[in-house]
Amino acid sequence: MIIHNLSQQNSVLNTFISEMRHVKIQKDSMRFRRNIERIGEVLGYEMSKILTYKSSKIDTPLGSCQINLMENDIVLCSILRAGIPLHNGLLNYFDTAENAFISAYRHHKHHIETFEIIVEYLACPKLENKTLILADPMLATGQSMVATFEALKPFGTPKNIHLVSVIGAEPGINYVNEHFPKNTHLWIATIDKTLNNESYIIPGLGDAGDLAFGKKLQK
Ligand SMILES: O=P(O)(O)OC[C@H]1O[C@H](OP(=O)(O)OP(=O)(O)O)[C@H](O)[C@@H]1O
Ligand SMILES: O=c1cc[nH]c(=O)[nH]1
Ligand SMILES: [Mg+2]
Repeated sequence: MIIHNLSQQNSVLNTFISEMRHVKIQKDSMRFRRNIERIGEVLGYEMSKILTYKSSKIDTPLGSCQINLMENDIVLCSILRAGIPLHNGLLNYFDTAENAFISAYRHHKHHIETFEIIVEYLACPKLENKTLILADPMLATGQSMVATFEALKPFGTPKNIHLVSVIGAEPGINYVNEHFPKNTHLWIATIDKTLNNESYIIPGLGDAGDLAFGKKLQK
């Protein structure tokens, strides 16, 4: 896996991430969602630099010119719920992308330390030979990303895969690395070292889905 960790360079992303992490500022859910969306825009822009382009002729009112335009083969897939604002940010830049949505949540059977990932809802176009962008702001154990990848397999084999995330934990990134093809790219705003015993990223930011959309009752 090729990891693009944007925190290795100072940029405006630091401001967006610091607001998402900040115990008081993060309580403003509109700002929290908008920061995820803004990070989606920045990561999308960075990713766009390595996508495939072809030359097109554009006619202006006064003449014509050649310009390289992105190939129109992107499927943007996001993991509900917290993926929604990241999806919006990416879609702001990839105007003509096809879209897929999948639900994945942690189901705790007996105690808080153990869970399985439940995938229930999936809407997806054909993926064969396309560029798949898989978006989820939190990459903790990596199990949601891997369960999603498994669920998408019947829709075809993408020619390229780009994972997009805001905060990842090292153990989860290693897990994803073991389960996705070698040429997969990971575009990530920042990476934290570890997880706690409930598999939350430390220091992380808490529960991204709850911060964006409100607390949910555990099933
Ligand atoms: O890497 P993992 O250990 O799988 O954890 C990451 C998952 O946890 C969060 O979703 P959550 O299950 O909280 O659902 P939500 O978006 O509905 O809050 C997040 O958006 C990821 O999907
Ligand atoms: O730290 C974490 C881990 C999983 N999901 C979250 O929202 N936060
Ligand atoms: Mg959540």
